[in-house]
Amino acid sequence: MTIILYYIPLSPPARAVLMTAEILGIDIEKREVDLSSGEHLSEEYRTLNPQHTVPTLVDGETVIWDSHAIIAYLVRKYGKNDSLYPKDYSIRALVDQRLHFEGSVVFISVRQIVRSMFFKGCKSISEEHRLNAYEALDFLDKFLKGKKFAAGDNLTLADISLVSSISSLNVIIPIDRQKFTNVARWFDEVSALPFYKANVEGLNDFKVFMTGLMS
Ligand SMILES: N[C@@H](CCC(=O)N[C@@H](CS)C(=O)NCC(=O)O)C(=O)O
Repeated sequence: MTIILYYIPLSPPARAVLMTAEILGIDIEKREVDLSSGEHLSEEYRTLNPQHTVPTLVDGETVIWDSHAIIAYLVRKYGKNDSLYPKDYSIRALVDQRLHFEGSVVFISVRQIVRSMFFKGCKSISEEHRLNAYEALDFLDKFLKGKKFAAGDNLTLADISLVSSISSLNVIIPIDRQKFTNVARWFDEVSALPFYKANVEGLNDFKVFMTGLMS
């Protein structure tokens, strides 16, 4: 059965799903949603996902949105083992914490900057938004202290989710490598892994998009 992903390449959460599919070796049919014309607000799309967000995954009768729910589902259903989302209660709790942190802190810090530029026409980052981004980076730097990856010694979904938004934030506010040494080391490590190639095309589109908004 074909797995369908409604997405846009620019979207960090959509790119987290593409990277997860890449690492799991799953074939996904990608269907781009035209947010600029409001396709995501159409009745058809809102019947699928009343929250009208991308990414949304359709796997037969199963319809899931929110990247964190999607990537956990993909590993549970299609992973050859549980390494990306370990069943061990304590490790999974840590992965879950990082996933919630990505969704509620890091991604939001990127989104508020993008929205201020796209909807309000701001050409620069407000002090408040800059401080929010720095706070997110500071938290992550502390989480990564003494750890190779976001939830320990092994790569998990936490890294895949976080690298989608951190790589995007890095486009807008380049990571201060002196200040956030753990984030810089982790970002170099994760972005050198083969699955990261699934992030690159959309990230390049995001760069072009942000350059247009900032100039
Ligand atoms: N927490 C959600 C965030 C999804 C989200 O906000 N996606 C944006 C694009 S990056 C979107 O669909 N915006 C259109 C809308 O909210 O109507 C996830 O991880 O999937």
